[in-house]
Amino acid sequence: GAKWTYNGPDGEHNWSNNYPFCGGAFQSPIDFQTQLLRYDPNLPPIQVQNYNLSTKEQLTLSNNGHSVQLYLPSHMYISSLPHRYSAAQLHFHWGSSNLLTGSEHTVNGKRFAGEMHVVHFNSDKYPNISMAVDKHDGLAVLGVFIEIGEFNPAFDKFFKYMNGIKYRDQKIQVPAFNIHALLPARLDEYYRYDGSLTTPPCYPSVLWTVFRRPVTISRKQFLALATALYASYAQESTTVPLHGNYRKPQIADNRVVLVSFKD
Ligand SMILES: NS(=O)(=O)c1c(F)c(F)c(S(=O)(=O)CCO)c(N[C@H]2CCc3ccccc32)c1F
Ligand SMILES: [Zn+2]
Repeated sequence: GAKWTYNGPDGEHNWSNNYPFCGGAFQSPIDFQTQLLRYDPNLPPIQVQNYNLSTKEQLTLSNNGHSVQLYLPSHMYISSLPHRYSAAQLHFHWGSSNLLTGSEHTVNGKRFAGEMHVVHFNSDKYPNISMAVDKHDGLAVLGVFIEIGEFNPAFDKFFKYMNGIKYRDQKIQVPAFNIHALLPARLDEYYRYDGSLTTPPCYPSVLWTVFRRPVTISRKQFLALATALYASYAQESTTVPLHGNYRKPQIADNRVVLVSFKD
């Protein structure tokens, strides 16, 4: 599809020129404002299966020019939703080395240092993510806020390989590890709403689950993420740093955001 960026002439305000859904309804991310929230006692804790991958497995880590993404095996899935949602990939959104705020969702205007998304597709109804990505019940994404704090050994399982994917379209194989260790401590407290992909083509196909509790990584780990990658190809003479890859909050309209916690 047409190229898009987070800044400049191909930035988010012009995405809808080539990707009409980006100017449509049910767009993500949104700001979780207290007055939008409605407590729903029927929201069950998120349960995932087969996230503890064996180190014998290898995963493909890639720089797709928009984010760093880790492809995930489809035997990993979410079991607590009405359909089985099988894992496809995880990726990140972050700020820059001097702007330590790059999450996509915000809470009462507070932006976190970064945000991880674990993208799943409805494998009860669709054979793969490409068939699911534009269907209203196609995707379920788990969102995890990232804060700067304690060193996080789980993230280092692949942060240490980032120098192998500095440039766009570079891929490397990394040993698999326990993906569950990337999730926050409490999977029972989360925001839930119907939204969209936060990148073109912006299909309104995502059931969003954003956990209330952030995970922490150290400042050094954050800087590795925020400064290691380029959006440009290796052979290009001008390098374009890959940072600030977060879409601004969209109009929530009168969308209700359900929360699984009372406070
Ligand atoms: N924030 S988000 O969760 O909405 C989201 C992204 F932010 C993002 F960057 C990507 S991407 O594939 O890395 C690049 C553009 O699709 C995807 N990729 C998804 C969407 C389309 C697709 C098709 C195959 C595999 C993954 C994806 C995504 F779902
Ligand atoms: Zn994302």
